[in-house]
Amino acid sequence: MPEAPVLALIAHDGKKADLISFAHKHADLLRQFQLVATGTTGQMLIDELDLDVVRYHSGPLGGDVQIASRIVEGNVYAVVFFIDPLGKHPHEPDIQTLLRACNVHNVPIATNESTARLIVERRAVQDSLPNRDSDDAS
Ligand SMILES: O=C(CO)COP(=O)(O)O
Repeated sequence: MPEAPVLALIAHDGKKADLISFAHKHADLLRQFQLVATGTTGQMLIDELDLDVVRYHSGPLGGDVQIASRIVEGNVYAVVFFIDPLGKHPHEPDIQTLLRACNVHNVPIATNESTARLIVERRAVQDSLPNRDSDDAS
């Protein structure tokens, strides 16, 4: 069986409640991914939803850069990053690094709930489609 795709989940403090609410709504879909997250976000997803999450450092301590590095390595399916547009962030350069890594490597990044929903639902649709390889072989 192929490995589940990697989905990164990140939220600033002012948006964590929104991310947890999103995760509650789509928990079954999220369980179909290998989830990675920045430290505090990941801990909340574990505590509140019992999701299996690989946690990196907290954002201000380099977690965004660690996830950017995974993107550069080429094994991230998509990123859900609920950015707080009203907050000031001491690690703004790290945030820009993560956004830039997604844009350089053409990795989907959702910064709001509507787009995040499209990303996780698209994966479910893909999974329900017939396998094209096996069609070709018949
Ligand atoms: O700061 C963040 C993203 O820039 C998120 O980090 P935490 O999940 O550790 O709060």
